[in-house]
Amino acid sequence: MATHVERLTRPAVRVHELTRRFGDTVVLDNLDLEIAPGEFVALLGRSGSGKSTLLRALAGLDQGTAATGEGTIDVPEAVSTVFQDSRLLPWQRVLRNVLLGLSGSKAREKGLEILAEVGLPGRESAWPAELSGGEQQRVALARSLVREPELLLADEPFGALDALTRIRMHALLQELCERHGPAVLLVTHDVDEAIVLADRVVVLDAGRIAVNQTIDLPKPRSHRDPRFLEYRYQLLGALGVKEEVA
Ligand SMILES: Nc1ncnc2c1ncn2[C@@H]1O[C@H](COP(=O)(O)OP(=O)(O)OP(=O)(O)O)[C@@H](O)[C@H]1O
Repeated sequence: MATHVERLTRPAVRVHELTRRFGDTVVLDNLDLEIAPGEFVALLGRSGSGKSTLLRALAGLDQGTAATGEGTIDVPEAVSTVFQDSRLLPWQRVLRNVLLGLSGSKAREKGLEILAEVGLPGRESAWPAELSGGEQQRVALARSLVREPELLLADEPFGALDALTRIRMHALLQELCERHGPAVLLVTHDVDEAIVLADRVVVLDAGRIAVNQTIDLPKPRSHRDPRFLEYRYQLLGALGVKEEVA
């Protein structure tokens, strides 16, 4: 049992020498990664670099898949996940989806509170099909946060949204994270999203950490800040897309 001081000072995530293979293909190669309590880390990498495999390993979702490997993973007990599709149950109303597995009047109160926080006050009785894609992702965020996670694992949660909705969701996620304080690991293909949101950006390349970059800019962040552009240039370069930043 961890003491109070240990809980305050130990990392929220500690991955040590993690290797994952699918057959002969090494997808995560002896990976070490720590995330501090409350820290927001964005995970970038080319397609197939192992981002989702890492996230699934942290979520404990790789048991029963074809993945094999070694290494240790320490994560808190309270872990929530958000994916690209909201994964709402279509036959349950919004509040039921948020509470999923929680019951009682306290939980209901908290669910309503979080729905208001994500910008959906009064929508608790709606069906998922009555909501837009962005609204469904707001419900998915509410469902994650109502459990007060110490770690939020997000796999391209805004990947299917239009550009404008995505920008609104960035502001919302930042606000929610500041209020609720979980450590976050966000898998994204969007370099700007990573720089807008993250305290630190990690770039995976062939299952190894190629870049581990603290983003030293005050929040909220402006795309027009010259230092924002420097980070973008550096990260796009690490992803092998230099021609796009001429
Ligand atoms: N269940 C599986 N069986 C076999 N190979 C797999 C499986 N899951 C992933 N892989 C392989 O592992 C590698 C890494 O996949 P992963 O999904 O982690 O990459 P990613 O960086 O998240 O990619 P993307 O950005 O395209 O989502 C890929 O080559 C993929 O084909």
